[in-house]
Amino acid sequence: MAISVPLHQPTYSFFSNPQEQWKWCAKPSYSFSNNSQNNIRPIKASVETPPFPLFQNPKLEETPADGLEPADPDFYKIGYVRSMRAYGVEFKEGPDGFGVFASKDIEPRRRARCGGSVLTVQLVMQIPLELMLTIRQKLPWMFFPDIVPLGHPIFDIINSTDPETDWDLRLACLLLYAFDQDDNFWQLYGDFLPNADECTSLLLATEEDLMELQDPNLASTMREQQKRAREFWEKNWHSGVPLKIKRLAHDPERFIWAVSIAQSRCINMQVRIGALVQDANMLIPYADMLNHSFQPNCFFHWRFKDRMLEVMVNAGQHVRRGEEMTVNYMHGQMNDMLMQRYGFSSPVFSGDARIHLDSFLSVFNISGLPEEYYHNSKISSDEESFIDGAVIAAARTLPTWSDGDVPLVPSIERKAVKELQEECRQMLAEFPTTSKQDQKMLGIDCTGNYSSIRLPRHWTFIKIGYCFNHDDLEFAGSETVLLHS
Ligand SMILES: C[S@@+](CC[C@H](N)C(=O)[O-])C[C@H]1O[C@@H](n2cnc3c(N)ncnc32)[C@H](O)[C@@H]1O
Repeated sequence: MAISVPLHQPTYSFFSNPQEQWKWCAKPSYSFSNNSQNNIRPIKASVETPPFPLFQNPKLEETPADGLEPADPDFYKIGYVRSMRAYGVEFKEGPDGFGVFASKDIEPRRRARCGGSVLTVQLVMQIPLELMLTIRQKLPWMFFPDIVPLGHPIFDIINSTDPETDWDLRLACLLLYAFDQDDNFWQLYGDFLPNADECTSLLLATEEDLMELQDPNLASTMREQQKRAREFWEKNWHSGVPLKIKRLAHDPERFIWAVSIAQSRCINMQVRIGALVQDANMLIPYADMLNHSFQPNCFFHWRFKDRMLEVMVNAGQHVRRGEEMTVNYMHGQMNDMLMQRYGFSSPVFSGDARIHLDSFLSVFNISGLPEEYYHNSKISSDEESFIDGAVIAAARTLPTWSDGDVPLVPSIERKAVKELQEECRQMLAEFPTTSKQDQKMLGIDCTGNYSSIRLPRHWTFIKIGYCFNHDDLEFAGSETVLLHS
C-alpha cells in the first residue's frame, strides 16, 4: 500500500517550469455572497487588520466607472494577514467572473547592464507557500501545508487514487479537508470561490447543458468524468465511513464541485525536495483569480528561496490602469481543451486561417447547401474537406450578417459574434470572385432566393468559439491559428 508522507517545511522547495501549462477555471459571474450552496462558512469579520502598506485595497466606489464590481474588503484582508502581497493590482468581478485588474499604469522598466540596458519584469503579487494547498503528483504523497494528521482516514482515500490520473480527486480531497479545519485559510477563501451554479466547469453541467454544446464527443467525455467523480464519492463516502470523512462531502454534488474547483484552478509546478524534482498540483489563492488570455500580460515565477509564487508582468509590457491582468492557462492548446477543463472557449479567431468546411458552415449556420457547392475545384484546389469558392460565395451572398442573427445578450456573446463576423467578412472580401460570379456559381434565381439554404435564427458563443477550434475541425495552413487572441 502506498504510504503518506506529510511534507515538512525545511525540505521543501519549488521552482517554476516555464514550459509548464497552467491549468485552472472560472465562472461568468458571481457575487461575494455567502456560499450556502457549498456549505462554505461565511467570512469571519473578526480577522485583525494590521496596517497594509503594500497592498491597499481600493476604495469602494458607489457606481464603478468600468462597470466591474470591486472585491469585498474581507477578500484582501484574509490574505494580508497571512503575508499575501500585491502591488498595483485589484480584484474585481467582471464578465469572466472574478479577475485581476491593474489599479495603476504599469510602464516597462529598464535596468542598466553591461553598458546598455535591459527590460525588467515587474512584480505584482507574491503568495507564500503557507497559503497554498499542494500535493505531489506521484507517490509517496506529500502535502503542504501539513494539515492532515497522520493516520487520518482521508489518507486512505487519497492512497486509493491512481497516481497517473487522479490528481484532481486527490486535490479535491485535500480542499474539502481544508474547508473542514477551523481557522484554516481555505475556510475563509472558499467563500470567494465560485459555487456550483457559478462555476463554468462542464463537470457541473446538466445533461441539458451537455446537449447544448452540440459536440457529442465533448459531452461524452464530460459524462465519463462526472461518472468517475461520482463513483469515487460513492466508494469512499459510503454509509460506514467515519463522521470526520462523511462531513467533508455529504453528497456527491459537493464532491464533484470540489473536483471542478481542483481542475479549473490547479496550477502544476515542479517541486524540488533536496535533490529530487517532482511535479506538484497546487491551489494558489489570489493567483487563481487571474483569467486566461493567449496574449497574456503576466506570468508566474516560483521564488524558491522564499517559497512563494510571484506574479510578474511581462518585460516591456505596458499595462494601463483598469486593464485586466492575465496569464496563459494552456500553451499551445486548443479551445476544446479549454472547454473540457475550464468550461470556456476563446472567442477570438484568426483571420488568416483557411477553415475546415464543417466549422465554416456551422459558424455561418448554413445547412442544406447542395454537396456540389462544397467542392468546386474551379475555384479551389484545396483538399476536399476544406471550404472552397462555392461555399465562400454562399456565405458572402447570404444575409447572415444582419444584426438580427446576432445574440443581444450576454454582451460577450454579441462581441464574440461581431468579431468573428468581421474576421470572416475580411476573409470573404479577399476571395477573388465578384458577387455576380458568386451568384452564377450558386445558380441563384432572379429573385435571389436559395431553395436549399436554411438560416437558423441565432447562434451561441459556445457553438462559435468551440466549432472553430475543435480538434477534429482543424484549420488548414501551417500557422497555429486556432486560439491566438
Ligand atoms: C482560475 S479561474 C479564474 C478566476 C475566475 N474568473 C473566478 O471568478 O474565480 C478560471 C475560470 O475563469 C473563467 N475564465 C478565465 N479566463 C477566461 C476567459 N478568457 N474567458 C472566459 N472565462 C474565463 C472560466 O470560468 C475559468 O473556468
